[in-house]
Amino acid sequence: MGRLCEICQQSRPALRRPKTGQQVCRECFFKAFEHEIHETIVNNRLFKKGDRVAVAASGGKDSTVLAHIMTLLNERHCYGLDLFLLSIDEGITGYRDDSLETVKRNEVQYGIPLKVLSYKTLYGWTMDDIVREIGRKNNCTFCGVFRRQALDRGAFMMKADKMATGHNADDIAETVLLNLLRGDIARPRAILDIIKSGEDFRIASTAKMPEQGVCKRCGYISSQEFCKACVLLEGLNRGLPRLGISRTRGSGKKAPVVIKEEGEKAETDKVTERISSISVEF
Ligand SMILES: Nc1ncnc2c1ncn2[C@@H]1O[C@H](COP(=O)(O)OP(=O)(O)OP(=O)(O)O)[C@@H](O)[C@H]1O
Repeated sequence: MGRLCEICQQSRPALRRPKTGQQVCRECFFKAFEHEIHETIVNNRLFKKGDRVAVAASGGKDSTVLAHIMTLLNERHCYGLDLFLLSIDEGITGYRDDSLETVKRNEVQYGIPLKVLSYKTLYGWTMDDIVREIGRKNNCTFCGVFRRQALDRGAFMMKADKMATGHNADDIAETVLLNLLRGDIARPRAILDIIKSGEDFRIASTAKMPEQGVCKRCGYISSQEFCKACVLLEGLNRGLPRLGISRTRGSGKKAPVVIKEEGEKAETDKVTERISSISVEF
């Protein structure tokens, strides 16, 4: 007789959980996973009854699991959440168009409405257009910055109170390591804490947090006068796509960007109060 699941002691283990090191069977893994997420939601009071929650759905594995678990727990524990799927179409031929098909299937499978918002509609550029303009090297900066803001915008348009994303511990570690490699070593203690455990993430009371305000141009969340998305867009529209990403040689600092305040501010001044983002840990 081989090894048995360390929880039920009956079935054969199907996996070793990285989080606990336990070898567990499929059924016990599902139970533990669902239970832990429910506990996290309840103990941290992540939602209130009646909250409208945007489930950020890329069509990838993490957000598909997220859509599944949110609908399952909402029904099972009567959270009373008004869930919908929010998907951003970056306009990447052969990639996002395929995954959008998955999201459309999720809409039917989980019975919650889907809102798709494209970069083309929001910014006038698809990622394919941007790559043609800037090449392959720095296009991830545009994609990441625009996506983050597009999710905020979509959630606001759909009157969401909260947003759930499928970021996992690997994503957090990746962000931290990339920041380290880029020379952001100002917060080594906080970084070690995050790597040690995404779940125990705390911000030291002595840490100076950036002040959150709104972009003078588009009115969306920004800790700077103009948000990164507006700076990047300004560069694209002026035919200077490296504007927001170029660095002053040797200093490690971004080159200063001059951007004029113009146009109407979106009716989104309150967006910072309305939208808070949560991520569910797998
Ligand atoms: N185009 C998108 N539309 C909506 N939400 C997105 C989109 N891209 C990313 N997200 C959200 O951000 C999370 C993290 O995205 P990331 O690109 O790191 O992918 P990932 O970790 O591989 O997740 P997934 O497997 O869900 O794609 C996703 O789980 C999803 O909730």
